[in-house]
Amino acid sequence: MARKPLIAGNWKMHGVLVDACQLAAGLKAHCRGLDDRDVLVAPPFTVISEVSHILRDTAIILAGQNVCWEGKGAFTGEISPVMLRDAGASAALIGHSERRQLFGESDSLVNRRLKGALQFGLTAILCIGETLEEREANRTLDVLERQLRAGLADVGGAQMSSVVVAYEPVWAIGTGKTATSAQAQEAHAFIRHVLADLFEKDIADQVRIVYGGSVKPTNIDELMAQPDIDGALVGGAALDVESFGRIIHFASSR
Ligand SMILES: O=C(CO)COP(=O)(O)O
Repeated sequence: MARKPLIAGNWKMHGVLVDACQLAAGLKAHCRGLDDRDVLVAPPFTVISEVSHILRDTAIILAGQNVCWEGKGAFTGEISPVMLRDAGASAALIGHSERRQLFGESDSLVNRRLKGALQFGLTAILCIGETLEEREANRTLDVLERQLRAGLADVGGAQMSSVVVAYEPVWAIGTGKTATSAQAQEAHAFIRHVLADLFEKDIADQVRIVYGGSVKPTNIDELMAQPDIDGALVGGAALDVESFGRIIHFASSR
């Protein structure tokens, strides 16, 4: 079965209510009638509920930018999977490099969050990626394998239909430097190879692996033409409705 492309926008810490509503309304117009691909947005927690009202009659998927592993409790500053669902989200980003680098989130914390998300019925988008230093030291594949194995520890094959992997090389995030489509394809093929080792080949072949890091209207077509690139996780360009709209409408030659 062919994997359905997924174009996701991570709004990061951008947008108060009025901006978010404007962006969501604009997006709605761009997504009408698109059923051969999934579109997802991850707004800041504070606006998810309002955005979900605006998008209620669309197929656009809503995600949190992070999620706790418990349904409720004494976890000051965290948002639970139950709360995300209550606000209208059905997915969560987990292990984004900004969480790992700026907030010290470890592989084991990422794994805990991922298992919690799955347990409460969310789709988990597991983000992995190497730093520039790691790439220059030829450690890219080792880092990806470690992050994948640790992030997916104790996850069963049957749960993988609710997991998306996002490959985001840290050096390409917000820098304007995109990995070449060949570099991205190499990483994605390797990720699929590790998934086949962790689970079964059939399962690995079903998992969507999306690329993130300076995705723009000008490079989306080439990225999407690669056999193991199943979509994009877009930061900066997802904040502009025209550019995200053009990315969503990538011309698929796969
Ligand atoms: O981190 C990203 C998406 O999660 C990528 O961000 P940019 O598209 O701004 O490089």
